[in-house]
Amino acid sequence: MPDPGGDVRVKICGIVDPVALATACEAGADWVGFVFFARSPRSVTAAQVATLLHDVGPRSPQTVGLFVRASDDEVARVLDVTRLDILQIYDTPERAMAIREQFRRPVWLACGVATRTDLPETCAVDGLVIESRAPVDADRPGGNARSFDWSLTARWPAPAPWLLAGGLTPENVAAAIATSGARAVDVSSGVEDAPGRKNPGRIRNFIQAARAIG
Ligand SMILES: O=C(O)c1ccccc1N[C@@H]1O[C@H](COP(=O)(O)O)[C@@H](O)[C@H]1O
Repeated sequence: MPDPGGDVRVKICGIVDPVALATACEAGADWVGFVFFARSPRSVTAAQVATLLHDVGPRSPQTVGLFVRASDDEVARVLDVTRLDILQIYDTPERAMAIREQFRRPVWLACGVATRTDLPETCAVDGLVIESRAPVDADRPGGNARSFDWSLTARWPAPAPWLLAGGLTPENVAAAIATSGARAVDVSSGVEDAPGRKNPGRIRNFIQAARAIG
């Protein structure tokens, strides 16, 4: 996933409209993410994503589907309708491994972090999304515009390629990369005007700021 010697890689997540998708593609995002979770303000259906991706060119970013405690049937229904390159899973490590086995796709496991002990020592899937742990009463386990102490990952011997997520913005992403040592970053709220409403200028600024640090 991340290229240790190359540019920082960027995922723009929670895409719901064609302008945001085109902007992310043109600005050089490495991944675009779609949220298949009804309680999210960025929730999309498989049919909507298929329509969005219809006109995207061959040099498009890889597509990531987010699933929260989803059954095999739910994942299968999405994959029947639309192309997804990677599955980002909010569930137990065992469930993430089972989904990887069942659907033969790369799987990233989302890990909510508040303290150093939350950082995983092992990983049996293809990547980790390291983000701030959501409050217990939150509607959703991610996409809450919350950051955590980025210095926690600085000396972490990561067991797999990983992305830094949670509360990143065009304004703080360079500091987040420098402090955390991340080589891949993931944003949703920080490039929006309101939950679910992406701002094309902020998408461009985020990608530029992440790449500027090199
Ligand atoms: O974006 C959502 O609504 C969402 C819902 C359920 C699980 C994850 C979700 N978002 C992901 O959370 C991280 C951090 O997002 P943010 O930048 O703090 O808004 C990222 O991977 C989002 O795609």
